[in-house]
Amino acid sequence: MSDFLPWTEDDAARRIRIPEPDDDKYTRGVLGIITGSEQYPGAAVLGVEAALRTGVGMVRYLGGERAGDLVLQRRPEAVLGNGRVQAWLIGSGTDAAHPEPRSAGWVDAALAQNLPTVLDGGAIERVRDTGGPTVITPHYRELGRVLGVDPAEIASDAGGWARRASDALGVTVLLKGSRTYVCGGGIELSVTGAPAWTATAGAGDALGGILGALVATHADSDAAELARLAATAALIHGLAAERASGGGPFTILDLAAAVPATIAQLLR
Ligand SMILES: NC(=O)C1=CN([C@@H]2O[C@H](COP(=O)(O)OP(=O)(O)OC[C@H]3O[C@@H](n4cnc5c(N)ncnc54)[C@H](O)[C@@H]3O)[C@@H](O)[C@H]2O)[C@@H](O)CC1
Ligand SMILES: Nc1ncnc2c1ncn2[C@@H]1O[C@H](COP(=O)(O)OP(=O)(O)O)[C@@H](O)[C@H]1O
Repeated sequence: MSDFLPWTEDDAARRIRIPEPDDDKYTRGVLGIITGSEQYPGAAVLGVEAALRTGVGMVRYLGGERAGDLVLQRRPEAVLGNGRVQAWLIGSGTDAAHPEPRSAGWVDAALAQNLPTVLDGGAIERVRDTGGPTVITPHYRELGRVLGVDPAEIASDAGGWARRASDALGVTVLLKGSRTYVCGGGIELSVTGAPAWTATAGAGDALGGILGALVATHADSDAAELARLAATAALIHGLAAERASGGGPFTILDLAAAVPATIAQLLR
């Protein structure tokens, strides 16, 4: 897939919104997060952690009681409950086959707002219900499920399937893997370089948080800009993974902890 342009650190640095002296938490952007479930509460913690460490005015978290408690225990900066937001991150740590009733209601209400939205995990299957600028962040099996295509076929031509998915679904697609492909609004980008140690549970949940924060701080984005932000998120994620790794294994909280210094380095 030679058409996919490699996204560079300079490209990514231009997509970081640097706070200005007259900013406050609301003008910087508020990210609404509806993630986690009884089965996967940790995904909520990882997404919130990564979003806050990427830089955003505020995170409003909506989810089950247990996930909410864990989120607050880890990150008291998060605000629990509904309110005005500039963008949504929905679905990491949820299972489309077993939606939790309370969260499902919030997801319906969020999608009806037509705000810029990141759909991950179980919410990727809601892609046909979105009206606002949307980016989905599937891995091969998730994209296979939403398109009705064998994941092995997706793996054999990941760039081609990212393009087909974006055309067919009318959204920006970030297709995860050791090479990540991003397609949307006529933009086609690829990101590589993350260590293979990144292939560990929760890595995608952190990517969702990073991307959610970037989208909330660029809330007027169209499909093409969402593609640039998605590639920026993948690049920051990979660089933070490398920093956390130092050549060896790492945990996803280590990756999240490395995000601020990664962004500072990009801005230098
Ligand atoms: N700490 C957490 O809370 C985590 C939550 N996660 C969430 O988990 C949900 C499912 O994500 P997946 O990426 O697993 O979905 P997949 O679509 O990859 O997997 C679906 C099912 O396939 C089975 N499976 C696939 N390969 C397997 C193997 N080698 N051995 C055993 N079973 C295998 C698993 O039982 C899994 O339930 C998502 O909502 C995701 O966000 C994951 O991100 C992992 C971490
Ligand atoms: N072999 C690999 N090398 C580099 N990065 C990888 C590799 N495998 C997966 N990744 C990255 O790790 C993350 C995995 O996300 P995902 O599959 O959603 O995992 P999870 O659902 O467990 O969080 C993605 O950002 C993906 O690009």
